[in-house]
Amino acid sequence: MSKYKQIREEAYEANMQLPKLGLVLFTFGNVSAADRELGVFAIKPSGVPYEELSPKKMVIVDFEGVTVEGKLRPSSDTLTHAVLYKHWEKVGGIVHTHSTYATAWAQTLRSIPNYGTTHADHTTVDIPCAPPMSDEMIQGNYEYETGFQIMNCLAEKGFSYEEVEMILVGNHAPFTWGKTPAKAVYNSAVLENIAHMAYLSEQIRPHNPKMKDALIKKHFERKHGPDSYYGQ
Ligand SMILES: O=C(CO)[C@@H](O)[C@H](O)COP(=O)(O)O
Repeated sequence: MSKYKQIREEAYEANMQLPKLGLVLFTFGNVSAADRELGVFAIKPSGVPYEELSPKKMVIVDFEGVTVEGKLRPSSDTLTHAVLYKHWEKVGGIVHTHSTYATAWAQTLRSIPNYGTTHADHTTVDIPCAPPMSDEMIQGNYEYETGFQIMNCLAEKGFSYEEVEMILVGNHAPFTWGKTPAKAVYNSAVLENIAHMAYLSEQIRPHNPKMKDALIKKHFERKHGPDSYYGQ
């Protein structure tokens, strides 16, 4: 039995959740599943429609972004996944989608304000938007890869990747992560729902006030336990 069988199956099952949850169209987006002991992850092959995927079509890649096993070309976002796995040791799954509302927010370069308890249930901060691709990144300088855009944005805001498991990438789309691929997929669905609600709130009431921090703190600690609040 291939030593990669488990992560191939995990990655396949998680990828198939994206169209089921309405988070992707056609070949957009991708999910990966990591095996920390082997130092590799399985990721969706590039440009393959979800209905044609199978566990054996998942591509095995190391944390430098080098293909270890697989005939198909790995996702065009493979390097982003590799950078995050290499630097964030507790992440076991990463998801990238082009879900409509989260992507619309990413295209405006705005963070998603915390307007209510639905948002506060999952994260107490405004969901950050990493700056768009820099000139250096467009020229292909590794250290400016999207994964570093994401890491640097969280670090600048003082957010831990274990507490904030979702981000928008400016002029691009959302990325989410978690200890497992299933948690990363859950975070992508939550992010899309929060983005949709925030958009509607701003349509109903332009310049809508954010939820008071004291209320966010009270709500979050009631749900997640005392001293769990990590607001901005
Ligand atoms: O962000 C993009 C394109 O803008 C990619 O994530 C595509 O949405 C999926 O590409 P592959 O994973 O099929 O290479």
